Parts: sequence; structure tokens; C-alpha cells
Amino acid sequence: MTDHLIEPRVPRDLHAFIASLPKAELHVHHVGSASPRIVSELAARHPDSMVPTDPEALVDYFTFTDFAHFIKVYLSVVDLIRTPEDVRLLTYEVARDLARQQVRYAELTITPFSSTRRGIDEGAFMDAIEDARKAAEADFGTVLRWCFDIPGEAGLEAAEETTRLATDDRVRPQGLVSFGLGGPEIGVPRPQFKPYFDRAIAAGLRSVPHAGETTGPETVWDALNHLRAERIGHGTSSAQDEKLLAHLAEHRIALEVCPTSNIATRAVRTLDEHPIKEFVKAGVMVTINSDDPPMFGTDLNNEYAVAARLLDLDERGLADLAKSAVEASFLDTAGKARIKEEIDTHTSAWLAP
Ligand SMILES: O=C(O)c1cccc(C(=O)CC[C@H]2O[C@@H](n3cnc4c(=O)[nH]cnc43)[C@H](O)[C@@H]2O)c1
Ligand SMILES: [Zn+2]
Repeated sequence: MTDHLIEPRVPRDLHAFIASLPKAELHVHHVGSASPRIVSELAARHPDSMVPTDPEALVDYFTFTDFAHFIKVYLSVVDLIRTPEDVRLLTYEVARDLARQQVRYAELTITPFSSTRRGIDEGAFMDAIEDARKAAEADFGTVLRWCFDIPGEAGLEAAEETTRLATDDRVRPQGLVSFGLGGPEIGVPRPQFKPYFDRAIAAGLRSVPHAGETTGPETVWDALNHLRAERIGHGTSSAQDEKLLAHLAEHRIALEVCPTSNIATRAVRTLDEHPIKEFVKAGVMVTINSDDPPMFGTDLNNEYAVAARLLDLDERGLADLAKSAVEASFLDTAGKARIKEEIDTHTSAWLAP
């Protein structure tokens, strides 16, 4: 969507600084990143779909009454991805949109189960994302890595299939770095996924489940204790538990905060009630992310502007936030150092008299 759901009141100069700041995006969904341009192209390929092609109509279609409604709409967009060519187009075009925002590195959450169960051949699926990843790096300079997530509501069959795709050396893609758990939390207890996360971790993947987005802090504890989470997707309700905040801070477990998403899915009532300030006050490592940007009428730049307003940040504060995302990423040490240096160089040049 072009109209931002939330227009943060920050000076024009700060918007320009954010737009040109090199950034890393750690929590963004593959299908959830399909822009109106991409959705229109896919819907034209598959005219029997329920999804509107007109961008105006998409604004209404992407207005959610609650989290369950959001997932229903999300799955209708998933239904537009039917062939390896659709997967390749989506992935490459998402990278283009990230590059336009000066995103140098992104960990894209992909739900391969949703595609393989709809009949896309698993080898062709992996080839499509890998081909797009390599082309995006060559054409746009944006480095992509994958997080494969279990769609929790689809149960243990989905968990088994996702784990197989993520751990079988004959299938798993080169760009895969982490393993996640998404979808609704209510009625989907995290501990049942422990054996699958154990296998993924044993295969060298990092654990990054969604937790505490729509349920309380006990879900975040479950993600830490049972799924050995190294970062938490959202973690919003952590603010309700001081001991949990202290634990996250002590163990440097970063929260992938997605402010506009939390408003759009009604997980948080208003932006001013968002607990991001409490996270920072408690010393928790915070990263800023966009989740499903076009569906929520946002993008990563807008999320940084929201963060600037909520945390009262200037250019240096925003640069620190961008560096936190790089630090919390699963990039290698040299890759992290390169982007952090670029952020510092950019910031110093911007602030030079
Ligand atoms: O694909 C299927 O066949 C299927 C069957 C049953 C359930 C599901 C899902 O639950 C898919 C949910 C899907 O949502 C993605 N997602 C995107 N944004 C978020 C978010 O903010 N919080 C949680 N999940 C999110 C997630 O990646 C899942 O793939 C699918
Ligand atoms: Zn998410």
C-alpha cells in the first residue's frame, strides 16, 4: 500500500536520513512482502483468485479486524503463489523493494510447507528462491538469507515437513540460516514443537520463533526454554514480566519488534501503548522490522520513523538501532563489520557541518 497506516510525526530531514541509512531487516515474511505491484501481477496470472488486483481495493482488503482475520487474508495471498515462476518473481521483486530502502541484508521468513502442500515441487521451489537470492545479490547488492518457519496452526504434519525441508542436505537451500514458528499462538502451544527445533538446531540452524505476539509472556518463556530461541519474533507481551525482560537483557536475546504490524493485527491497541520503550529501558536488545509491510501499509523506513518517534531518537540513535539489527543478525563477523562501518560512515557524513 502506498498510504502508510501510521504516519509518524518526525521531521522531514529525519525521514531522509532513514531512507538513505543502510539497514538490516530480520523479521519480514516472504508472501507478506508482496507489494500491490507484485500481487496484481500474480493475480493477473491466476484470475480465479479471490484477491483484488486494484490497489485501491487492496487497501480495504488489507484492513484486518483481528489476528485471525489477518491470517485468513494472508492465506488468500499464499494461494496466488502456484508455480516456481511465481516463487521466483515474488522473491526477486521483494529483494528489489528491500534494496530501494537501502536494506543491505535481510532474513526473509519463508513457509515452504504452504507451497509444497499446494503442489509446488520442493526441488523447483528451492531452486526458485536460490536463483532469486543470487540474482538479487548480483543486481541489487542486497544479501538475502532464509528462515523456514512452521505454520503452527497447520500442526505436526507441517512441523515434520518443514523440518525435513530444512535439514535434508539434498533439499535444504544454501541460504537457509534459521528456523521459525509462525501463525496464530492461541491454541498452538510452543512446547509441542521442541523435537522439530532440536533437529533443526542440530543441523546448524538458529532458533527464531514468533512468541508473545498475541499471547502472554509465558509463551516467550516456552520459546526460550523449549525451542531454545536466540531471537524472539515480536515478544510484545514480554513487557508484562520483569524477570523475563531481565533474562532477555542478560542473555542478549533480541526482540524483533514490528510496531505497525502490532497495531494492524490489533495485538496492541495504539502505538503510544506499544511497549518498545519498556524493552529499551530494561536493556533488552531491540531490532526494528516490518513483518508483512504492504499488508500493514508500511515499510522498513516507516518502521524506523515510528521507532524514532516512540523512542525519541535522533540520527545517532537511529544509527545505533540499525547497528543492533546487524549485530543480532546471523551474518558472519566480517559481514556484520562491513555494514556497521557503512552505517557509521553514512551517519558521520550526514551530520558533518
Ligand atoms: O499454508 C497452509 O496450508 C496453512 C494451513 C494452516 C495454517 C497456516 C498458517 O497458519 C499460516 C500462517 C502464516 O502466517 C505467517 N505470518 C505472517 N505474518 C505473521 C505474524 O505477524 N505472526 C505470525 N505469523 C505470521 C507465518 O509465516 C505463517 O506461515 C497455513
Ligand atoms: Zn512475523
